[in-house]
Amino acid sequence: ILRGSVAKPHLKPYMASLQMDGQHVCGGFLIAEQWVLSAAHCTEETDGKLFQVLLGAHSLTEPEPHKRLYQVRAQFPHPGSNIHNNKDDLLLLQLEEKAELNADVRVLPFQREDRDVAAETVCEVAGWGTIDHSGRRPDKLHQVERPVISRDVCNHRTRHDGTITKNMMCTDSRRMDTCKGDSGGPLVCNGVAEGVVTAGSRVCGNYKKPAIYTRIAPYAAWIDSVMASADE
Ligand SMILES: NCc1cccc(Nc2n[nH]c3ncnc(Nc4cccc(O)c4)c23)c1
Repeated sequence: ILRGSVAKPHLKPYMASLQMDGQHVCGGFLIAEQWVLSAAHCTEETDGKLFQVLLGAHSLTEPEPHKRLYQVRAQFPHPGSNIHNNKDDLLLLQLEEKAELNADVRVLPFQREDRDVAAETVCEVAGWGTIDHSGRRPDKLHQVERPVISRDVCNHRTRHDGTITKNMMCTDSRRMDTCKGDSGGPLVCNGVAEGVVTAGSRVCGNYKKPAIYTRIAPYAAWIDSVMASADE
């Protein structure tokens, strides 16, 4: 998160850190006791290995009362996701066991009504992604509030030039923005997860390249079907 602030510890108890060999790779969030939602692009460069999921954390390194690293039983990238574009950039992770819910580990509801969030709505996004242009990575969770911008503005030829589909949404990226390592985290508007951070053009903090999110509502049926069909 560029030019945000350190989150208040454990006030975003749905936040997950997707880790590989002890390193934070991407964000994610708890959508059910045994399920985390993130971004399919996060599996690039992991050559088929499974993530580990850190829940209940504020600091990535310090011991905290309810911090716990969960093994992942299976990962389900959306079948439409691919490395060439941002389409269907969602990843479901089934934890090896149900997460122990407590004050620091909570499920976040996601939007099921397929209707655009109004432009100018101020939403918040959090992550352990880079906090400056030299790629410095934080130990503690950062957050930032950003206004939603309309799809028409986001699709302007000087912005994302028509690549933003009805399954995506954008927030203003002037100075404060998401960045490397924030992918997979939730865009939370009025207490509900409306979108999942996708890297898009990978640019951070440039107002010409608004931040892009995969809208969750259009995928509610896919999410429900994967959770229902995955084996115990
Ligand atoms: N703001 C959109 C957004 C959301 C999520 C991730 C991203 N960026 C990135 N995702 N993956 C990346 N691999 C390498 N570099 C990257 N961006 C980068 C890194 C340092 C300085 C800078 O100006 C930009 C990214 C960008």
